[in-house]
Amino acid sequence: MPVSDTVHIQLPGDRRYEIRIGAGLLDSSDAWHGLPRAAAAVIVSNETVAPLYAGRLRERLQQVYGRVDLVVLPDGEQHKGWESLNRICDHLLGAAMDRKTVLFALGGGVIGDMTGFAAAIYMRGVPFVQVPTTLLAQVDSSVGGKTAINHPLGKNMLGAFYQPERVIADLDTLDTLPDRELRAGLAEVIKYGPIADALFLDWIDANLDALLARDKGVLAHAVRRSCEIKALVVGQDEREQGLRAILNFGHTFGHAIEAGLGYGAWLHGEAVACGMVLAADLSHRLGLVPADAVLRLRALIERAGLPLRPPQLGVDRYLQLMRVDKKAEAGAIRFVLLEAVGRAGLHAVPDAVIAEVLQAHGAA
Ligand SMILES: NC(=O)c1ccc[n+]([C@@H]2O[C@H](COP(=O)([O-])OP(=O)(O)OC[C@H]3O[C@@H](n4cnc5c(N)ncnc54)[C@H](O)[C@@H]3O)[C@@H](O)[C@H]2O)c1
Ligand SMILES: O=C(O)C(=O)C[C@@H](O)[C@H](O)[C@H](O)COP(=O)(O)O
Ligand SMILES: [Zn+2]
Repeated sequence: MPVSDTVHIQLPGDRRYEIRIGAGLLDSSDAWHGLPRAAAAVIVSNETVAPLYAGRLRERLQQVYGRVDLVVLPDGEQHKGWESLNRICDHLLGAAMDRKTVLFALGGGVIGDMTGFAAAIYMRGVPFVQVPTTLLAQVDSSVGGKTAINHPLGKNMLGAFYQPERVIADLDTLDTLPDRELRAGLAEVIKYGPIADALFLDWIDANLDALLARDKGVLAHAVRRSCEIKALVVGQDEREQGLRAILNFGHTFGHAIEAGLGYGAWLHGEAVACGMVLAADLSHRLGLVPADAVLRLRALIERAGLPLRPPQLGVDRYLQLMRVDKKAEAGAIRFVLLEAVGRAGLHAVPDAVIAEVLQAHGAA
């Protein structure tokens, strides 16, 4: 019997769902009990993940649903757009799926975000379940209900807040994850330390080698603690009216890097890692944290094998890209900055200071 942990996320209006975390969950009937009843389920996955895991998921779902379809999308951040979203909707309509049909997102954050968005808009909303198979998706994207596709002018610009029925994170799926993707997932794990939990940052520091070596017990703790922090934040501010923005630490620069280079050139986690170094430095330059807080974060990100040096897009291009960030207000770019190790907040930053940081890090 696989061992599993459950993190609960509690939302306004007495809405709640479970995040099940454990090794072997794809083969455990327990994790799949009590899902919404329907005539049909549709698994949405991609050409890399489907051959690895869709067969087992389909077998499991066939015990519950009379019909289980599979939609296989092309792999990659560059496919997180209208075309893939249409492919999902075309399948649902072509197969005359009714409004009780349950969608299952089997894959990383790209599949999760697009499947969630399709679930939000198909017949004005059908239930969906997140089955995250990357570290990044298990610690972050499968939880909290941000769903979206990209636009060439900006990351995740078209989407909806729409919560899943459940998250089922089978740690065994991480066995097949390429090292580069594991490291990218670690970026979002590291993020939770500086923004919300200094002790977790110490723990990550102490356990980084074990995380990189894929020690299952250590990975299980990283996923559980990350989900606990995210669930606490989202539970207090589901639609990012305030507090939730802290989860965007490193993302203002990060999203500019992703869009500026063309989606897929850098992985999301890589861009966020580099963005966190820049945002930490901004925090220091504005007098919010001492220099050693920046150096410590930088050293951890370097040890995790993540990039420190931003691409040379030039200051003007960075500013242009960041002005469409969802946190910007009345043309002012706002950053999540560290206020202490373990605490963050939103701050408007003058263009001149942003330019200074970009220049100092070789991005100009
Ligand atoms: N909604 C949110 O709150 C949220 C949070 C963080 C990130 N995101 C989004 O998530 C996306 C990044 O997610 P990601 O890092 O998971 O990238 P991804 O979905 O592109 O997956 C990374 C790669 O790993 C492959 N893969 C997935 N599972 C695998 C497995 N078990 N074995 C082998 N290969 C596997 C995928 O096919 C892909 O090539 C970005 O689009 C980002 O914007 C969303
Ligand atoms: O859940 C959130 O809130 C986050 O900000 C988590 C981020 O890691 C994630 O990349 C998210 O998709 C970014 O949101 P966006 O609103 O900036 O597109
Ligand atoms: Zn992110």
